[in-house]
Amino acid sequence: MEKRQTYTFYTRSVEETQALAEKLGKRVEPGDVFTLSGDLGAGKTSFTQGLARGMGIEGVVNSPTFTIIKEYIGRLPLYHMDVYRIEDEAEDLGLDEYFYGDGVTVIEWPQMIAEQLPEERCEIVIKRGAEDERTLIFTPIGSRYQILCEAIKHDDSGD
Ligand SMILES: Nc1ncnc2c1ncn2[C@@H]1O[C@H](COP(=O)(O)OP(=O)(O)OP(=O)(O)O)[C@@H](O)[C@H]1O
Repeated sequence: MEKRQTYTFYTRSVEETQALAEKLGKRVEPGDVFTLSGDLGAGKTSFTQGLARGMGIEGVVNSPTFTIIKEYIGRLPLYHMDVYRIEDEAEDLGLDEYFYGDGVTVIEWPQMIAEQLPEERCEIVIKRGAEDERTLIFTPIGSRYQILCEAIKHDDSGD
């Protein structure tokens, strides 16, 4: 199998992680789908908060663990999903309506719905380093996400 290209970013604080995510949030388009993986405390919620800020969403974005899907409205709708406890309900939730709709979807625990994920998406993995260091690895699947990753890589604003 062809090896996928990845984009790696390093951050040294929660603010840097949020600033990176904010750059992404400024560029997202309807139907964009991101998977977000990382251990407890890696920074998945913090990343999503930055993304939301970039989309012009005001107010608190917190973990959707007990609700499965939380919706926010900014420049576009943001659907923040934590599908860890989804089990048999996946079909009832009509996930495709989110994935192929007018909003942007962020999915935590994507491996729980591996079969239902859209073929084209951007996978993001956050790894913890020493103290506040984090490594964020983006894997774009599809040309749309490749362009997006390139744009973020070359965006020096706010650095
Ligand atoms: N570089 C960094 N990027 C992101 N968070 C960082 C960084 N350095 C330290 N932190 C801290 O790590 C914690 C990340 O918490 P957050 O809730 O975002 O993680 P999470 O992956 O959503 O965890 P959980 O799975 O428990 O919900 C926060 O307390 C944040 O301040």
